Amino acid sequence: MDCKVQRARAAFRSGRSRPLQFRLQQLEALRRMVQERERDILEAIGADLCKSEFNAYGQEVISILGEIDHVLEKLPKWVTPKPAEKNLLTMLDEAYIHSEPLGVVLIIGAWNYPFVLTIQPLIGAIAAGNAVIIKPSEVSENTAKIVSKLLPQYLDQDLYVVINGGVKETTELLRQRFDHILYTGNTAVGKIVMEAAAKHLTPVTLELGGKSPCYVDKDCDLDIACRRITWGKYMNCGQTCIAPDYILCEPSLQSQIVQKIKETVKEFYGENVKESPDYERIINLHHFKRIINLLEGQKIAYGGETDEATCYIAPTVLTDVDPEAKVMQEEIFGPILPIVPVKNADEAIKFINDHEKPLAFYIFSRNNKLIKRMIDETSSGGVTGNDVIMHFTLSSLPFGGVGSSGIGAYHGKHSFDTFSHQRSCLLKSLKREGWILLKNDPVQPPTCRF
Ligand SMILES: NC(=O)C1=CN([C@@H]2O[C@H](COP(=O)(O)OP(=O)(O)OC[C@H]3O[C@@H](n4cnc5c(N)ncnc54)[C@H](O)[C@@H]3O)[C@@H](O)[C@H]2O)C=CC1
Ligand SMILES: CCCCCC(=O)O
Repeated sequence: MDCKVQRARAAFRSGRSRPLQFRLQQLEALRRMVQERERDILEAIGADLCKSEFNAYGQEVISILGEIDHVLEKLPKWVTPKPAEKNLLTMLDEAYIHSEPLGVVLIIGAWNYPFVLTIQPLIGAIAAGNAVIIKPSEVSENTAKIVSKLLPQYLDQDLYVVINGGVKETTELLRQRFDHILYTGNTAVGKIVMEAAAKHLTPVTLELGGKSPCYVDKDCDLDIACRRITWGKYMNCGQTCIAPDYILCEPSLQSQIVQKIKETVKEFYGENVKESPDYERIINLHHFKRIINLLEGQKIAYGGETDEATCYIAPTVLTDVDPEAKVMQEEIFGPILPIVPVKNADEAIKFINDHEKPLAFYIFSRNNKLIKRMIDETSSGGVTGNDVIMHFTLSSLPFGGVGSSGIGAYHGKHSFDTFSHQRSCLLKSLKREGWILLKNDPVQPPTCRF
């Protein structure tokens, strides 16, 4: 492991990852890999998450191709030094900000969207001119294997290195010195990563989790709200870090929400959800048991069917959930949707602010002023109004958490900035030296040069 990291560092020191043309060529090679080996990639994702090729393509591959195209188009502009504003003393000088690569960066991926959560950070790290060590999640073992097999066939083998392994290998890897670490996973491990990084003063981007609230206002289009909530909640069997974790709404709305979600589930997945090729499964028995344990003592208004043999949990809605219930104490990361009744938006705001800052926050309302007020009076990594998840898809929006849901952000130019050092450069003119000397006349006390 150590030699792989050292080899990447030597390759970085050679300087070959820095030229713009090299970065573009590597990104084009990555695009070619995704296109030429699409079937292998879709099969691997499908095997890990019982996911149809259609869903694997729509949820992961298309994001990667879009991100690569965006970066290929914008990178020449991003790498161009940015002239900086000057003052009287530097009017004759050249002042600019130069985005330079950090060095050798580490990307640790998660299992729920195993391809996009590993490759999207890699795109940014390559674009910024770094060498990259990639550590996919061992939980999504098929995707880890295919990434490990394909990357060296298309990309520079010394600069971009896949190291597979679980907790032991990742712990060993974290003893190495990196110039930046981007970790995607749970908050508890995020703290482990940050502690290890601190030993080398390595900056981190932590893409963590949390309980993302979804406020459904009494003045909203309830059909649209329930349709979109159903899509975002039960996609990937609820294993989405920015899925709406729970609903806050007035008590009188609960039964309508349950009914409309029930109807939408049937529309999306058919009468027998378990037979639907579009409905995934829980990643493994550990998470399956963890999630069904959250059902204990709950009022199941819809769903609740499970099958341990296939790690199947039906789309489920709970009503009149007590904020102190177990299901409200941890990120669900599964297809269970608790509804916690609140009197109004103010009580919802208080509830949200009494808890850890979430990764995402959703508000459904026809009243845009209310939406903006709820945004102003709360905090979260990101927000989508009158939909869920969609802020993830816009490269111009930095994607990340705040507080216990994460540190830093990436996507698009935000990835390039995350993996770059913004270097201040001032090139002094050799003209008008006399004037400067006058400024430093020994008779006169030196004046401040700022
Ligand atoms: N903010 C974001 O973009 C995303 C956040 N997540 C969050 O990730 C969580 C689910 O992922 P996990 O189950 O954590 O994924 P996981 O179990 O795959 O762990 C993530 C990575 O951390 C490594 N790891 C696990 N335990 C470790 C330890 N003790 N020491 C060092 N490395 C360790 C694993 O090898 C893996 O590469 C949820 O909380 C979810 O919200 C998931 C996807 C995206
Ligand atoms: C739709 C793709 C979302 C990926 C990040 C997450 O797990 O929320």
